[in-house]
Amino acid sequence: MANVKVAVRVRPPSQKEVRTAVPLILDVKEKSIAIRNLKQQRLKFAAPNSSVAEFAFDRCYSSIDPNAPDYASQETLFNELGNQVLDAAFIGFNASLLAYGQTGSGKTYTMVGTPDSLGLIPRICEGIFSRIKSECKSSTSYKVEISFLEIYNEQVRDLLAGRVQKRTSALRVREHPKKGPYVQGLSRHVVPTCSHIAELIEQGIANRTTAATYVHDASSRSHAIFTIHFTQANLQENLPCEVISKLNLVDLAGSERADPNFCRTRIMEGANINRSLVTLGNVISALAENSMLSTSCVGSQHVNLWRDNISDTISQAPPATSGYSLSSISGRRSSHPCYVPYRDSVLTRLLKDSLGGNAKTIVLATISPSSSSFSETMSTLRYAARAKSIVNRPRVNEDPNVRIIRELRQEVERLKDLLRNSGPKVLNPPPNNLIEMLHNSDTKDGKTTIGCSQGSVDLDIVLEPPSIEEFHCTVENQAGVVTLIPKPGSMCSINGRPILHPCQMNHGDILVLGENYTFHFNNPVEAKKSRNPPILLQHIQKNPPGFLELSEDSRVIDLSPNR
Ligand SMILES: Nc1ncnc2c1ncn2[C@@H]1O[C@H](COP(=O)(O)OP(=O)(O)OP(=O)(O)O)[C@@H](O)[C@H]1O
Repeated sequence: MANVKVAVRVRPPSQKEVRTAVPLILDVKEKSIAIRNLKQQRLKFAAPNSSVAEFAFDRCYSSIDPNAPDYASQETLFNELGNQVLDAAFIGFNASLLAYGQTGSGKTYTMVGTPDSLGLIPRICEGIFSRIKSECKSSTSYKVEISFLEIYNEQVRDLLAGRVQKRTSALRVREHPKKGPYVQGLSRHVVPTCSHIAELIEQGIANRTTAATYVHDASSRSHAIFTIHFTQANLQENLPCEVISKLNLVDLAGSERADPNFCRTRIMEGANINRSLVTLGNVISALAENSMLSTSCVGSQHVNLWRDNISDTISQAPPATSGYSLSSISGRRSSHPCYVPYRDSVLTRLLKDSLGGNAKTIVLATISPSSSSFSETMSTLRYAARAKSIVNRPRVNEDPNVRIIRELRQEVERLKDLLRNSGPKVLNPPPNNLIEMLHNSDTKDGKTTIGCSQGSVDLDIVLEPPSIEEFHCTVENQAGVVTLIPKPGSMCSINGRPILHPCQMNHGDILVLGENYTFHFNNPVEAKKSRNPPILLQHIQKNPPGFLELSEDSRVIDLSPNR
């Protein structure tokens, strides 16, 4: 189990923000961000610090001022976050990195970058190939395949579809019981070198839907998912073994308020973007609530506060398609785990494994440093803070048959070791039921010989010395009548009574041989005849060693060997 990691990146002020001298309101530390509410600060009777909210994260990056000592460059982000994705891939985990934030906050810059300043996607691709080169084991072969899609107006489009397949045709999302969600008919491209990937990334970005909005003149109007399928194949104990990791690198569309001056297409796009982001919020919320339930700390009040804020920020979103609306979820205060509405949007269906499933996931929230984006930044920070409590269940994606064969082989080796150490013919541990013992052994002429392993006598059942004689006793079975014949001088007792001469054994008897072997005698023939329930023994103790004493109400169900 692994918690979703959450990082935040603050972009530099835009030219417009610099021009209009918008105040900066963030104080960024390595693992926390404080945000000032200037309106609150101006209030006459505001309590000190009531205008500052602080959020803790796994890592915070300030890219506000390139000359500042703590400036986080594209390289810094790759070295920390990109390398975590690569580490997971080479171990065999699925991994996801999701960039979330307001329009124009730097998601595409961080994920894709510019030709002069490459972002995480091209750097991770480069990183895979350079690691293959440096870590390359001669016995392992590697395969890298990529696919690139966008979700535009709730429809999936292949950004790398060739001329034959029309790029505009919508594809269906399906779910494989073991491999998880996938897009039917999405093209996959085998890439032998890093330069091949660069061409495909360029092609995909060129095909992505962008448009001017009031905040950002090249705004991404779709969610883009770039997937790397990374296969490592080798031989493990002479068995072919494939470990396949799926890396989802996601550049989400930004949320923004609808501007009535925009054309119908822009408004509809915005509504669809917001709908899928609301669903994403609901999914994150349900998962966070479930993980809090499992740690017995339900913070419903906190959850509801957070939800109210999400719904404030993206209030133009149409109601969710299924029965799960914000209010219906936020109203519940049950102690049962809540339903996670993955199916309410294409985005959340596709990200099912990244959120609460089989993947190591990083959520990267991007924000603006300026006071003009205060409410959107607060909303993003709350969103991100919530995602921190999501618990995923990543596992190494190896072929299950290979794993079973490996485990069985290990088990065989363990049992072989056990046999080697326990010596020849010694029953270890001995059975605790004599009839079972007789049945398991080779009962020649109805006789079973019992003794210790040191002697040369041919025995049917071999027990360990010291208190077992070389030839200890015989158990004779004639038509269901079983008699114990002790060798003179050997330690045998039935129900605590020393046996010196041949003695018939009855169903339920406790037989002790030497000091260490105790058996519960179960004779199925007699058991059938008897209408009485089996004798039960609750307490047994050795007194003196080698003999049994039964307590007054002694009744036995089963008796394990007392060694
Ligand atoms: N860390 C950064 N350093 C320098 N410039 C940045 C940084 N982050 C963002 N920018 C610039 O800010 C502008 C908006 O960034 P970007 O296009 O990445 O936003 P976005 O969040 O993807 O927006 P949308 O959701 O509308 O697509 C771009 O011109 C980009 O170059």
